Amino acid sequence: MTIHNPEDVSVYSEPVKSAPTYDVDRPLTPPRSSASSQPVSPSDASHDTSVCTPLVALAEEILSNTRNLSGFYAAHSLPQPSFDLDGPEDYSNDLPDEIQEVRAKLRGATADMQILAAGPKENIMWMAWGYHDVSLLHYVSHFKIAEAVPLHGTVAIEELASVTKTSPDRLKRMIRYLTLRHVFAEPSPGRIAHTPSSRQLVTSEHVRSWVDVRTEETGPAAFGLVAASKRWGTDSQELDQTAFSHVHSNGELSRFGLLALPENRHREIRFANLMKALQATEPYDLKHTVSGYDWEGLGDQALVVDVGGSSMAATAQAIVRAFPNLTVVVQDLPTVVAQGRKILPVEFSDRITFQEYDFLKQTQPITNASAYIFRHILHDWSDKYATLALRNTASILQSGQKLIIIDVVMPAPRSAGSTVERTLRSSDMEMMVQFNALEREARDWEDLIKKADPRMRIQSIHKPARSANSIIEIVLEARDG
Ligand SMILES: C[S@@+](CC[C@H](N)C(=O)[O-])C[C@H]1O[C@@H](n2cnc3c(N)ncnc32)[C@H](O)[C@@H]1O
Repeated sequence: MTIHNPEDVSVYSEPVKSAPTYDVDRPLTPPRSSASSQPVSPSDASHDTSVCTPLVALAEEILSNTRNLSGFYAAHSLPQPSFDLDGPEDYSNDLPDEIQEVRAKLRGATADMQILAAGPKENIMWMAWGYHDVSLLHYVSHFKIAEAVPLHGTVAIEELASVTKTSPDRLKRMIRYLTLRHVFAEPSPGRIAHTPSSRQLVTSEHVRSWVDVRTEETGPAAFGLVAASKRWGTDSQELDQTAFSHVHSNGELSRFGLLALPENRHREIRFANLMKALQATEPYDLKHTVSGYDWEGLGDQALVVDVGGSSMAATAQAIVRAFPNLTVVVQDLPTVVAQGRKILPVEFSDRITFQEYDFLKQTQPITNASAYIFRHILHDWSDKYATLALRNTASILQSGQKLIIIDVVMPAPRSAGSTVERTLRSSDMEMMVQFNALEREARDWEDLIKKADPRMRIQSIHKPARSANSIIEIVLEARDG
């Protein structure tokens, strides 16, 4: 297996930073008590402000990145990040790679600083107390509190409670909690205003869907991990034995089974919105799929099959737009295919077609394609089913044809920067909670591919810069007989 460019299996471009570490053998008590048991006062005569400690080193890193970021915003006449109630709602659009890197380093360092400043004991105690953030967003969303606050200006808490049919006393207490997270503000006693964060709940359908899915569905499901493990064991591979399934259907339905119920159409729509919100972010942009592989190298007039390409056929459209000599067949389940045929823009009708195909139950029906794509498919499936899906296409693969997986390749721990790693590990946890599945490391992908068909091998793994996904090219070397 070749890995193009040594950084390929790390994630997009936040460079590695050594994290502040705790010495595992050091006692947890603070060092101040050696001479006296009296607390150290900030005005203590022996207080030395020039010492260089891990805390100071981290603060200096924060300051240097902050100056860098602010300098960039100033030089380009962009608004400076602030808690201004009418400030912009996003500071991250269209920044050059190196400035995105600075932002990522700043976020990682400030998160580490929070932990270091809190100290080990308070860190874990506060971590366990973090659930009010999520549960209060759920309350706000359910009772449509954000919609009842004027986009600009203020509303009296009593009026807000009356419009939303909630208790004014409780609402005030909840909002005062949330203001500490800069979600809503109380610019004068008893009057509530939006912040740029809370305003997103009203102005961005994608962010709203993200919050609704997380607070109503996947958040509660995550708390079902213990119950699901007790019920089905800690290593179930089944889709209807997940924490999600346990919490939301008492083990009756899988994540997608639940979404498919006619009464859950609203859930299906907001799940699609959540996916769109994710795909609108740089690391998940389709441009990496287009530029990160030599599609032209497949040959003139080559046929590509996009397995599980969805009704949107977004990958197919992006590829044929860039490489007009390719044609793509998008395969998916029957209802998805029916929808896809309905909404395919006419400009693609001669180069993109749809085909009903169940990758778990059927052998790949198209045998003459140059490449078979599995994009964002296999991380939704445990090894048991991912093997099956791959085998169903591998079994018709001939030497020279390619199987291309586009998915996350998990970086080695602490190799990608903590901001990036946290996103990817959150996604890995999401796969566990919802599907009993996982984001795989390079070694996991190798094992999976060998298990699906021992004649397959990974030819290359390429991670385009700033992409969350890698492109794994798989070939079949020689067929027996
Ligand atoms: C997460 S989406 C990925 C869509 C697309 N490949 C992309 O990159 O955006 C998963 C897709 O797999 C499809 N799918 C799920 N189970 C399937 C099956 N057994 N056979 C074929 N397609 C399936 C879903 O309908 C959905 O379109």
